[in-house]
Amino acid sequence: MTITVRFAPSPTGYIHIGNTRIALFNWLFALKNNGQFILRFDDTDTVRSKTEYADATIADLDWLGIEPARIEYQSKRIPVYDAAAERLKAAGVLYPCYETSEELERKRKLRLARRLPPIYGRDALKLTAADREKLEAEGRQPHWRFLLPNFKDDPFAIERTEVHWNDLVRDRETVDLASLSDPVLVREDGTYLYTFTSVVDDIDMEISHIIRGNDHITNSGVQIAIIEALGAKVPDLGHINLLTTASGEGISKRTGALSIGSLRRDGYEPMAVASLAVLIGTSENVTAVPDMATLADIFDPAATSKSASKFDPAELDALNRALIHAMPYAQAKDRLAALGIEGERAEEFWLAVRGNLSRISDAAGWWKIIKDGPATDEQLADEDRDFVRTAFDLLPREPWSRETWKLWTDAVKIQSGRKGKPLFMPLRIALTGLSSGPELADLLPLLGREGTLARRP
Ligand SMILES: Nc1ncnc2c1ncn2[C@@H]1O[C@H](COP(=O)(O)OP(=O)(O)OP(=O)(O)O)[C@@H](O)[C@H]1O
Repeated sequence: MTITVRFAPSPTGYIHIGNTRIALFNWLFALKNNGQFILRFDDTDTVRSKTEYADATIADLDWLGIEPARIEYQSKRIPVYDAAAERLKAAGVLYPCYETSEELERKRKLRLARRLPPIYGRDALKLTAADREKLEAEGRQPHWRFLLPNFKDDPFAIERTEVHWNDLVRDRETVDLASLSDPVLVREDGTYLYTFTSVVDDIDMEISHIIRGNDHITNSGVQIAIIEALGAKVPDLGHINLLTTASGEGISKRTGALSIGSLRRDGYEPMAVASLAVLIGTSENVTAVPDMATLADIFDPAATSKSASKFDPAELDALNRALIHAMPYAQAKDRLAALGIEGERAEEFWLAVRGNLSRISDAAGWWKIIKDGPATDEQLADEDRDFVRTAFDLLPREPWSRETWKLWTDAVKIQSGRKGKPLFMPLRIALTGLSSGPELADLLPLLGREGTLARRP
Protein backbone atom coordinates (compact mmCIF):
# COMPACT_ATOMS: atom_id res chain seq x y z
CA MET A 1 0.00 0.00 0.00
CA THR A 2 1.27 3.49 -0.82
CA ILE A 3 1.46 5.59 2.32
CA THR A 4 0.08 9.08 1.83
CA VAL A 5 -0.40 11.52 4.70
CA ARG A 6 -1.41 15.13 4.89
CA PHE A 7 -1.09 18.14 7.15
CA ALA A 8 -4.16 20.32 6.77
CA PRO A 9 -3.89 23.63 8.62
CA SER A 10 -6.26 26.52 8.17
CA PRO A 11 -4.23 29.55 6.99
CA THR A 12 -5.81 31.79 9.60
CA GLY A 13 -2.66 32.61 11.54
CA TYR A 14 0.98 31.57 11.95
CA ILE A 15 1.46 27.89 12.75
CA HIS A 16 2.51 27.21 16.31
CA ILE A 17 4.37 24.46 18.09
CA GLY A 18 1.18 22.36 18.48
CA ASN A 19 0.39 22.43 14.74
CA THR A 20 4.05 21.70 14.11
CA ARG A 21 3.89 18.57 16.24
CA ILE A 22 1.18 17.29 13.88
CA ALA A 23 3.06 18.36 10.74
CA LEU A 24 6.15 16.55 12.03
CA PHE A 25 4.28 13.40 13.02
CA ASN A 26 2.97 13.21 9.46
CA TRP A 27 6.34 14.04 7.90
CA LEU A 28 8.22 11.48 10.00
CA PHE A 29 5.53 8.87 9.35
CA ALA A 30 6.01 9.45 5.61
CA LEU A 31 9.82 9.37 5.93
CA LYS A 32 9.74 6.17 7.93
CA ASN A 33 7.37 4.41 5.54
CA ASN A 34 8.66 5.77 2.26
CA GLY A 35 5.39 7.60 1.81
CA GLN A 36 4.38 11.02 0.58
CA PHE A 37 3.39 14.11 2.54
CA ILE A 38 0.77 16.51 1.22
CA LEU A 39 0.34 20.02 2.62
CA ARG A 40 -3.29 20.94 2.21
CA PHE A 41 -4.61 24.32 3.19
CA ASP A 42 -8.07 24.32 4.66
CA ASP A 43 -8.83 27.79 3.29
CA THR A 44 -12.53 27.57 2.51
CA ASP A 45 -13.25 30.19 5.19
CA THR A 46 -12.49 33.06 2.86
CA VAL A 47 -12.95 35.70 5.55
CA ARG A 48 -10.30 34.38 7.96
CA SER A 49 -7.93 32.67 5.52
CA LYS A 50 -5.03 34.74 4.18
CA THR A 51 -2.43 33.96 1.50
CA GLU A 52 0.16 35.56 3.76
CA TYR A 53 -0.47 32.89 6.42
CA ALA A 54 -0.33 30.06 3.88
CA ASP A 55 3.00 31.39 2.54
CA ALA A 56 4.37 31.76 6.06
CA THR A 57 3.32 28.16 6.84
CA ILE A 58 5.19 26.89 3.77
CA ALA A 59 8.28 28.87 4.86
CA ASP A 60 8.03 27.64 8.46
CA LEU A 61 7.74 24.00 7.37
CA ASP A 62 10.65 24.49 4.99
CA TRP A 63 12.75 25.90 7.84
CA LEU A 64 12.00 22.75 9.83
CA GLY A 65 13.04 20.60 6.87
CA ILE A 66 9.55 19.51 5.78
CA GLU A 67 9.23 19.46 2.00
CA PRO A 68 5.71 18.60 0.85
CA ALA A 69 5.35 16.44 -2.26
CA ARG A 70 2.25 18.52 -3.12
CA ILE A 71 0.63 21.70 -1.87
CA GLU A 72 -3.14 21.95 -2.27
CA TYR A 73 -5.60 24.74 -1.56
CA GLN A 74 -9.17 23.72 -0.80
CA SER A 75 -10.46 27.03 -2.15
CA LYS A 76 -9.39 25.88 -5.62
CA ARG A 77 -11.25 22.58 -5.39
CA ILE A 78 -14.89 23.69 -5.11
CA PRO A 79 -16.11 21.67 -8.15
CA VAL A 80 -14.84 18.47 -6.48
CA TYR A 81 -16.93 19.26 -3.39
CA ASP A 82 -19.95 20.19 -5.52
CA ALA A 83 -19.86 16.78 -7.18
CA ALA A 84 -19.53 14.90 -3.88
CA ALA A 85 -22.36 16.93 -2.32
CA GLU A 86 -24.60 16.05 -5.26
CA ARG A 87 -23.89 12.38 -4.68
CA LEU A 88 -24.89 12.63 -1.02
CA LYS A 89 -28.03 14.56 -1.95
CA ALA A 90 -28.95 11.92 -4.53
CA ALA A 91 -28.46 9.23 -1.88
CA GLY A 92 -30.82 11.12 0.42
CA VAL A 93 -28.26 11.60 3.19
CA LEU A 94 -27.66 15.33 2.69
CA TYR A 95 -30.88 17.15 3.43
CA PRO A 96 -31.94 20.80 3.34
CA CYS A 97 -32.76 22.63 6.57
CA TYR A 98 -34.19 26.12 6.89
CA GLU A 99 -34.02 26.98 10.58
CA THR A 100 -32.43 30.24 11.60
CA SER A 101 -29.97 30.17 14.51
CA GLU A 102 -32.68 31.66 16.78
CA GLU A 103 -35.09 28.88 15.81
CA LEU A 104 -32.42 26.27 16.45
CA GLU A 105 -31.70 27.73 19.86
CA ARG A 106 -35.41 27.68 20.75
CA LYS A 107 -35.68 24.03 19.68
CA ARG A 108 -32.58 23.14 21.67
CA LYS A 109 -34.10 24.62 24.83
CA LEU A 110 -37.37 22.78 24.22
CA ARG A 111 -35.52 19.47 23.90
CA LEU A 112 -33.62 20.14 27.10
CA ALA A 113 -36.90 20.90 28.88
CA ARG A 114 -38.20 17.54 27.66
CA ARG A 115 -35.03 15.86 28.87
CA LEU A 116 -34.00 14.95 25.32
CA PRO A 117 -30.38 15.32 24.21
CA PRO A 118 -29.84 18.92 23.00
CA ILE A 119 -29.10 17.89 19.44
CA TYR A 120 -30.79 18.69 16.16
CA GLY A 121 -34.17 16.88 16.09
CA ARG A 122 -34.25 16.40 12.33
CA ASP A 123 -37.44 18.42 11.91
CA ALA A 124 -36.38 19.39 8.39
CA LEU A 125 -36.69 15.76 7.31
CA LYS A 126 -40.45 16.10 7.81
CA LEU A 127 -40.76 18.96 5.33
CA THR A 128 -42.65 18.20 2.12
CA ALA A 129 -41.60 19.55 -1.27
CA ALA A 130 -44.41 22.10 -0.94
CA ASP A 131 -43.12 23.21 2.50
CA ARG A 132 -39.68 23.74 1.07
CA GLU A 133 -40.98 25.70 -1.90
CA LYS A 134 -42.93 27.91 0.45
CA LEU A 135 -39.87 28.58 2.65
CA GLU A 136 -37.73 29.37 -0.36
CA ALA A 137 -40.43 31.66 -1.74
CA GLU A 138 -40.11 33.55 1.58
CA GLY A 139 -36.46 34.06 0.67
CA ARG A 140 -34.94 31.36 2.91
CA GLN A 141 -31.91 29.52 1.58
CA PRO A 142 -31.27 26.03 2.91
CA HIS A 143 -28.21 24.83 4.74
CA TRP A 144 -27.55 21.12 4.33
CA ARG A 145 -27.10 18.50 7.02
CA PHE A 146 -25.65 15.03 6.75
CA LEU A 147 -27.97 12.34 8.03
CA LEU A 148 -25.87 10.43 10.52
CA PRO A 149 -26.56 6.73 10.11
CA ASN A 150 -28.71 5.25 12.82
CA PHE A 151 -29.17 1.81 11.31
CA LYS A 152 -32.94 1.92 11.78
CA ASP A 153 -35.70 2.21 9.24
CA ASP A 154 -37.18 5.13 11.09
CA PRO A 155 -34.91 8.11 10.39
CA PHE A 156 -36.54 10.09 13.20
CA ALA A 157 -35.51 7.65 15.86
CA ILE A 158 -32.11 8.42 17.26
CA GLU A 159 -30.73 5.07 18.24
CA ARG A 160 -27.47 4.36 19.95
CA THR A 161 -24.96 4.21 17.13
CA GLU A 162 -21.28 3.87 17.79
CA VAL A 163 -18.40 4.22 15.38
CA HIS A 164 -15.19 2.40 16.24
CA TRP A 165 -11.67 2.40 14.91
CA ASN A 166 -8.26 1.16 15.98
CA ASP A 167 -6.36 4.37 16.54
CA LEU A 168 -2.62 4.42 15.76
CA VAL A 169 -2.09 6.20 19.09
CA ARG A 170 -5.07 5.51 21.30
CA ASP A 171 -5.90 1.88 20.39
CA ARG A 172 -9.64 1.24 20.30
CA GLU A 173 -11.52 4.51 19.93
CA THR A 174 -15.29 4.99 19.94
CA VAL A 175 -17.58 7.90 19.04
CA ASP A 176 -21.26 7.69 19.82
CA LEU A 177 -23.04 9.35 16.90
CA ALA A 178 -26.32 9.35 18.80
CA SER A 179 -24.98 12.14 20.98
CA LEU A 180 -24.31 14.37 17.98
CA SER A 181 -26.43 16.57 15.75
CA ASP A 182 -26.49 15.80 12.07
CA PRO A 183 -23.58 18.00 10.98
CA VAL A 184 -24.10 20.92 8.64
CA LEU A 185 -21.88 20.30 5.60
CA VAL A 186 -23.08 23.15 3.36
CA ARG A 187 -23.83 26.66 4.60
CA GLU A 188 -26.75 28.80 3.40
CA ASP A 189 -24.42 30.65 1.05
CA GLY A 190 -23.38 27.35 -0.54
CA THR A 191 -19.92 27.25 1.05
CA TYR A 192 -18.68 23.98 2.52
CA LEU A 193 -17.60 23.15 6.03
CA TYR A 194 -14.29 21.58 6.95
CA THR A 195 -15.96 18.31 8.05
CA PHE A 196 -16.97 17.73 4.45
CA THR A 197 -14.13 19.17 2.38
CA SER A 198 -11.60 17.32 4.45
CA VAL A 199 -13.34 13.97 3.84
CA VAL A 200 -13.74 14.59 0.10
CA ASP A 201 -10.06 15.49 -0.20
CA ASP A 202 -8.88 12.59 1.92
CA ILE A 203 -10.73 10.25 -0.44
CA ASP A 204 -9.67 12.07 -3.62
CA MET A 205 -6.02 12.34 -2.58
CA GLU A 206 -5.98 8.71 -1.43
CA ILE A 207 -4.82 9.56 2.06
CA SER A 208 -3.88 6.27 3.72
CA HIS A 209 -3.33 7.60 7.26
CA ILE A 210 -4.94 10.61 8.89
CA ILE A 211 -2.72 11.81 11.72
CA ARG A 212 -4.03 14.86 13.56
CA GLY A 213 -4.68 16.36 16.97
CA ASN A 214 -7.05 14.65 19.36
CA ASP A 215 -9.31 17.70 19.13
CA HIS A 216 -10.57 15.88 16.01
CA ILE A 217 -11.73 12.62 17.63
CA THR A 218 -15.43 13.48 17.45
CA ASN A 219 -14.95 14.78 13.92
CA SER A 220 -13.43 11.45 13.01
CA GLY A 221 -16.57 9.59 14.13
CA VAL A 222 -18.71 11.83 11.92
CA GLN A 223 -16.26 11.72 9.05
CA ILE A 224 -16.11 7.92 9.05
CA ALA A 225 -19.89 7.96 8.49
CA ILE A 226 -19.49 10.43 5.59
CA ILE A 227 -16.63 8.43 4.03
CA GLU A 228 -18.80 5.33 4.15
CA ALA A 229 -21.76 7.21 2.65
CA LEU A 230 -19.45 8.17 -0.23
CA GLY A 231 -18.55 4.50 -0.66
CA ALA A 232 -14.85 4.93 0.15
CA LYS A 233 -12.45 3.07 2.39
CA VAL A 234 -11.79 4.65 5.79
CA PRO A 235 -8.08 5.55 6.19
CA ASP A 236 -6.17 4.54 9.31
CA LEU A 237 -6.53 7.20 11.98
CA GLY A 238 -4.16 8.49 14.63
CA HIS A 239 -5.03 11.21 17.15
CA ILE A 240 -2.10 12.88 18.84
CA ASN A 241 -2.28 14.56 22.23
CA LEU A 242 -2.34 18.35 22.22
CA LEU A 243 0.40 20.64 23.49
CA THR A 244 -0.34 23.40 25.95
CA THR A 245 1.82 26.29 27.16
CA ALA A 246 4.10 25.69 30.16
CA SER A 247 1.31 27.05 32.38
CA GLY A 248 -1.24 24.68 30.84
CA GLU A 249 -3.13 27.06 28.53
CA GLY A 250 -4.27 25.99 25.08
CA ILE A 251 -2.28 27.19 22.07
CA SER A 252 -4.11 28.77 19.18
CA LYS A 253 -3.11 30.46 15.95
CA ARG A 254 -5.31 33.35 16.97
CA THR A 255 -2.98 34.40 19.79
CA GLY A 256 0.30 34.02 17.86
CA ALA A 257 1.95 32.50 20.95
CA LEU A 258 4.72 29.94 20.37
CA SER A 259 4.57 30.46 16.62
CA ILE A 260 7.34 28.80 14.61
CA GLY A 261 8.27 32.20 13.19
CA SER A 262 8.85 33.60 16.69
CA LEU A 263 10.96 30.59 17.72
CA ARG A 264 13.01 30.97 14.54
CA ARG A 265 13.51 34.69 15.19
CA ASP A 266 14.54 33.85 18.77
CA GLY A 267 17.44 31.91 17.28
CA TYR A 268 16.37 28.35 18.02
CA GLU A 269 17.68 25.59 15.81
CA PRO A 270 15.05 23.82 13.69
CA MET A 271 16.08 20.41 15.01
CA ALA A 272 15.80 21.63 18.62
CA VAL A 273 12.21 22.69 17.88
CA ALA A 274 11.50 19.46 15.97
CA SER A 275 13.05 17.21 18.64
CA LEU A 276 10.99 18.74 21.41
CA ALA A 277 7.77 19.00 19.36
CA VAL A 278 7.97 15.29 18.52
CA LEU A 279 9.42 13.67 21.65
CA ILE A 280 7.55 15.63 24.31
CA GLY A 281 4.56 13.74 25.67
CA THR A 282 5.84 10.37 24.48
CA SER A 283 7.59 7.59 26.35
CA GLU A 284 10.82 8.43 24.49
CA ASN A 285 13.53 10.48 26.20
CA VAL A 286 13.53 14.10 25.10
CA THR A 287 16.96 14.60 23.56
CA ALA A 288 18.42 16.91 20.92
CA VAL A 289 18.28 14.85 17.74
CA PRO A 290 20.64 16.27 15.09
CA ASP A 291 18.68 15.39 11.93
CA MET A 292 15.27 14.26 10.65
CA ALA A 293 16.42 10.80 9.54
CA THR A 294 17.53 10.00 13.10
CA LEU A 295 14.34 11.49 14.52
CA ALA A 296 12.33 9.30 12.11
CA ASP A 297 14.13 6.24 13.50
CA ILE A 298 13.26 7.16 17.09
CA PHE A 299 9.73 8.32 16.28
CA ASP A 300 6.90 5.99 17.31
CA PRO A 301 3.33 7.37 17.27
CA ALA A 302 2.16 4.50 19.49
CA ALA A 303 4.47 5.78 22.24
CA THR A 304 2.47 9.03 22.52
CA SER A 305 0.66 9.75 25.76
CA LYS A 306 -3.10 10.31 25.66
CA SER A 307 -3.19 13.42 27.81
CA ALA A 308 -2.04 16.93 26.91
CA SER A 309 1.66 17.81 27.31
CA LYS A 310 3.19 21.10 28.37
CA PHE A 311 5.60 22.81 26.03
CA ASP A 312 8.31 24.41 28.12
CA PRO A 313 10.68 26.86 26.36
CA ALA A 314 13.30 26.17 29.08
CA GLU A 315 13.52 22.63 27.73
CA LEU A 316 13.94 24.06 24.25
CA ASP A 317 16.90 26.15 25.49
CA ALA A 318 18.61 23.04 26.81
CA LEU A 319 18.11 21.14 23.52
CA ASN A 320 19.31 24.14 21.54
CA ARG A 321 22.51 24.35 23.56
CA ALA A 322 23.11 20.62 23.17
CA LEU A 323 22.77 20.86 19.38
CA ILE A 324 25.06 23.88 19.10
CA HIS A 325 27.68 22.40 21.41
CA ALA A 326 28.03 19.42 19.05
CA MET A 327 27.45 21.23 15.75
CA PRO A 328 30.16 20.73 13.10
CA TYR A 329 31.57 23.87 11.52
CA ALA A 330 30.23 22.91 8.08
CA GLN A 331 26.70 23.10 9.42
CA ALA A 332 27.15 26.48 11.08
CA LYS A 333 29.37 27.98 8.36
CA ASP A 334 26.80 29.95 6.34
CA ARG A 335 25.11 31.40 9.37
CA LEU A 336 28.47 32.37 10.88
CA ALA A 337 29.41 34.05 7.60
CA ALA A 338 26.16 36.01 7.80
CA LEU A 339 27.40 37.27 11.18
CA GLY A 340 30.70 38.30 9.57
CA ILE A 341 32.53 35.29 11.02
CA GLU A 342 34.59 33.87 8.18
CA GLY A 343 38.15 33.40 7.00
CA GLU A 344 40.86 30.90 7.73
CA ARG A 345 40.44 30.98 11.53
CA ALA A 346 36.65 30.74 11.50
CA GLU A 347 36.52 26.98 12.02
CA GLU A 348 39.06 27.05 14.86
CA PHE A 349 37.07 29.89 16.39
CA TRP A 350 33.80 27.95 16.09
CA LEU A 351 35.23 24.86 17.72
CA ALA A 352 36.61 27.01 20.55
CA VAL A 353 33.40 28.89 21.35
CA ARG A 354 30.46 26.62 20.39
CA GLY A 355 30.45 24.94 23.81
CA ASN A 356 29.58 28.28 25.38
CA LEU A 357 26.76 29.33 23.11
CA SER A 358 23.01 29.19 23.62
CA ARG A 359 22.34 30.56 20.13
CA ILE A 360 24.54 30.65 17.05
CA SER A 361 24.17 34.43 17.04
CA ASP A 362 25.98 34.55 20.42
CA ALA A 363 29.15 33.70 18.48
CA ALA A 364 29.25 37.31 17.22
CA GLY A 365 30.07 38.57 20.73
CA TRP A 366 33.05 36.22 21.03
CA TRP A 367 34.27 37.06 17.53
CA LYS A 368 34.28 40.73 18.54
CA ILE A 369 36.17 39.96 21.74
CA ILE A 370 38.84 38.11 19.78
CA LYS A 371 39.06 40.69 16.99
CA ASP A 372 38.51 43.99 18.77
CA GLY A 373 39.43 43.49 22.41
CA PRO A 374 37.86 42.47 25.71
CA ALA A 375 34.25 43.17 26.59
CA THR A 376 33.70 45.75 29.30
CA ASP A 377 31.51 43.67 31.59
CA GLU A 378 34.17 42.80 34.17
CA GLN A 379 37.04 45.01 35.38
CA LEU A 380 40.23 43.78 36.95
CA ALA A 381 40.36 44.28 40.70
CA ASP A 382 43.14 46.72 41.70
CA GLU A 383 44.96 44.05 43.70
CA ASP A 384 45.17 41.84 40.56
CA ARG A 385 46.55 44.46 38.21
CA ASP A 386 50.25 44.01 39.03
CA PHE A 387 49.84 40.24 39.08
CA VAL A 388 48.41 40.29 35.55
CA ARG A 389 51.08 42.71 34.26
CA THR A 390 53.83 40.44 35.52
CA ALA A 391 52.05 37.37 34.13
CA PHE A 392 52.01 38.97 30.66
CA ASP A 393 55.80 39.33 30.87
CA LEU A 394 55.96 35.54 31.07
CA LEU A 395 54.03 34.85 27.83
CA PRO A 396 55.72 32.01 25.89
CA ARG A 397 57.27 32.57 22.48
CA GLU A 398 55.39 31.67 19.30
CA PRO A 399 54.33 29.37 17.68
CA TRP A 400 51.26 29.06 19.85
CA SER A 401 49.09 26.02 20.23
CA ARG A 402 46.56 24.58 22.63
CA GLU A 403 49.50 23.76 24.98
CA THR A 404 50.51 27.42 25.30
CA TRP A 405 48.02 28.16 28.07
CA LYS A 406 49.42 25.41 30.29
CA LEU A 407 53.03 26.44 29.62
CA TRP A 408 52.17 30.02 30.44
CA THR A 409 50.15 29.40 33.59
CA ASP A 410 52.73 26.91 34.92
CA ALA A 411 55.32 29.65 34.67
CA VAL A 412 53.00 32.21 36.27
CA LYS A 413 52.22 29.80 39.10
CA ILE A 414 55.89 29.34 39.94
CA GLN A 415 56.62 33.04 39.71
CA SER A 416 53.58 34.32 41.66
CA GLY A 417 52.75 31.45 44.00
CA ARG A 418 49.09 31.81 42.95
CA LYS A 419 47.02 28.83 41.83
CA GLY A 420 43.40 27.95 41.03
CA LYS A 421 40.83 30.68 40.64
CA PRO A 422 43.02 33.58 41.94
CA LEU A 423 45.43 32.69 39.16
CA PHE A 424 43.01 32.02 36.27
CA MET A 425 40.22 34.50 36.85
CA PRO A 426 42.26 37.72 36.60
CA LEU A 427 43.83 36.39 33.38
CA ARG A 428 40.40 35.52 31.97
CA ILE A 429 39.09 38.98 32.81
CA ALA A 430 42.11 40.68 31.28
CA LEU A 431 41.81 38.62 28.09
CA THR A 432 38.04 38.63 27.59
CA GLY A 433 36.44 41.17 29.91
CA LEU A 434 34.13 38.41 31.12
CA SER A 435 34.25 36.06 34.10
CA SER A 436 33.21 32.99 32.12
CA GLY A 437 33.54 31.71 28.59
CA PRO A 438 35.36 29.26 26.37
CA GLU A 439 38.51 27.46 27.51
CA LEU A 440 41.37 29.96 27.54
CA ALA A 441 43.59 27.22 26.13
CA ASP A 442 41.43 27.43 22.98
CA LEU A 443 41.28 31.23 22.91
CA LEU A 444 45.02 31.89 23.21
CA PRO A 445 45.98 30.50 19.77
CA LEU A 446 43.17 32.58 18.26
CA LEU A 447 44.47 35.74 19.93
CA GLY A 448 48.11 35.02 19.10
CA ARG A 449 51.00 36.47 21.11
CA GLU A 450 50.55 39.93 19.72
CA GLY A 451 46.78 39.97 20.28
CA THR A 452 47.30 38.71 23.82
CA LEU A 453 49.96 41.29 24.63
CA ALA A 454 47.63 44.01 23.41
CA ARG A 455 45.41 43.14 26.39
CA ARG A 456 48.12 43.81 28.97
CA PRO A 457 46.56 46.16 31.52
N1 LIG B 1 -2.16 22.69 20.72
C1 LIG B 1 -2.10 21.75 19.79
N2 LIG B 1 -1.33 20.65 19.99
C2 LIG B 1 -1.24 19.70 19.04
N3 LIG B 1 -1.89 19.76 17.85
C3 LIG B 1 -2.65 20.82 17.60
C4 LIG B 1 -2.80 21.87 18.54
N4 LIG B 1 -3.63 22.81 18.00
C5 LIG B 1 -3.96 22.35 16.77
N5 LIG B 1 -3.39 21.17 16.52
C6 LIG B 1 -3.48 20.36 15.29
O1 LIG B 1 -2.93 21.11 14.23
C7 LIG B 1 -3.52 20.69 12.99
C8 LIG B 1 -3.91 21.91 12.18
O2 LIG B 1 -5.07 22.44 12.76
P1 LIG B 1 -5.66 23.88 12.66
O3 LIG B 1 -5.13 24.59 11.49
O4 LIG B 1 -7.12 23.78 12.83
O5 LIG B 1 -4.97 24.52 13.95
P2 LIG B 1 -5.49 25.30 15.22
O6 LIG B 1 -4.25 25.87 15.86
O7 LIG B 1 -6.36 24.38 16.02
O8 LIG B 1 -6.32 26.43 14.57
P3 LIG B 1 -7.02 27.70 15.19
O9 LIG B 1 -6.18 28.23 16.30
O10 LIG B 1 -7.03 28.58 13.98
O11 LIG B 1 -8.36 27.19 15.61
C9 LIG B 1 -4.68 19.79 13.39
O12 LIG B 1 -4.30 18.44 13.20
C10 LIG B 1 -4.89 20.06 14.87
O13 LIG B 1 -5.40 18.94 15.53
